[in-house]
Amino acid sequence: MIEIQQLTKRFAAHTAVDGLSFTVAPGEVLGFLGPNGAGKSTTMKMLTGFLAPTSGTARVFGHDIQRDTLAAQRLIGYLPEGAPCYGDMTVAGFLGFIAEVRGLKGALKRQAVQTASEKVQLESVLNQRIETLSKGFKRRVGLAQAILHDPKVLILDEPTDGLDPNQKHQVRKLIQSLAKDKIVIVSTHILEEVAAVCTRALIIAHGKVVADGTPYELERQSKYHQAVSLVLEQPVDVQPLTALAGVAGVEQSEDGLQLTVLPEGDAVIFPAVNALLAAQNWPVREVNVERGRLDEVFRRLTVGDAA
Ligand SMILES: Nc1ncnc2c1ncn2[C@@H]1O[C@H](COP(=O)(O)OP(=O)(O)OP(=O)(O)O)[C@@H](O)[C@H]1O
Repeated sequence: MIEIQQLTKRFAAHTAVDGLSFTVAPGEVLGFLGPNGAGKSTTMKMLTGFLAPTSGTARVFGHDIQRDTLAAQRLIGYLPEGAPCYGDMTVAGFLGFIAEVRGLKGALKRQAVQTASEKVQLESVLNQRIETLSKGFKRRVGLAQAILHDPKVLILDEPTDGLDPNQKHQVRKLIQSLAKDKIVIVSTHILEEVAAVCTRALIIAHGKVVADGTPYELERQSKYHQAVSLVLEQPVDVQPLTALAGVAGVEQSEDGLQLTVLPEGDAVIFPAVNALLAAQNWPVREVNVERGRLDEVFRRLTVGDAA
């Protein structure tokens, strides 16, 4: 269990993290979200013992990160932002070095390097210098060093930053496969990542929690939850749609070919919209019911503007 209570960090007059409190249990993959400067990295640095809080506490399985730093850090694997590695070392050399820092020697060290390399599929590049690797492989080296000692807690600061879509997909699958029985905290700007890998999302703005729930619960807060989107062959008069019971409004693309019919509150409007489409015999190419848009919820909660 991770327990964060009233965690606060001030830099001179600026409060970067402002009385943050939350707990995370084993098995949870927590997406830690917020706009630039919201305080994500500062929180992660305090949680991993690299930065002292101004006030408040963070405990990792009962160990206070300030008073019992080494015991807490032993339980944590940390992938910092940018994942700095030693470029002129080989992958095997670097992982062996980190294993030693983690107190592993001899057969235990060899076993740890082998297991971590297999988990993140680094076997083919073990003897290559890190600076010669692609970004995706470098990120995997960062992940391998984070999991070397099989930690109960994984803290990953923007793990897919700068990766291409295939590499992002691979790293996300990897996080999911590593997540069993662990606590994983992933900071990210990428909202689709939250839906793809996280069991829970915590959004912060100005150092404070503004939302905490499953991705589905956040999507439900979107004005697009249960909205019906339509793609048409040619524009239509949307008045009959806006007149339907439970419809809050209709958004239209500039060319009039894409419509989004918004529900009032929790109203389920799909059956009525569908019946109207059939009755009007409109040239419809696609009809979809939306789950809700995390990006809209994120914007509304972090800047108060759902435009
Ligand atoms: N060492 C420092 N000295 C002064 N201010 C700092 C320091 N580190 C961070 N800050 C400030 O604290 C605030 C929070 O920064 P932090 O890096 O935690 O945000 P973040 O949510 O991780 O942002 P990003 O998404 O851009 O990485 C910012 O306003 C930042 O400028």
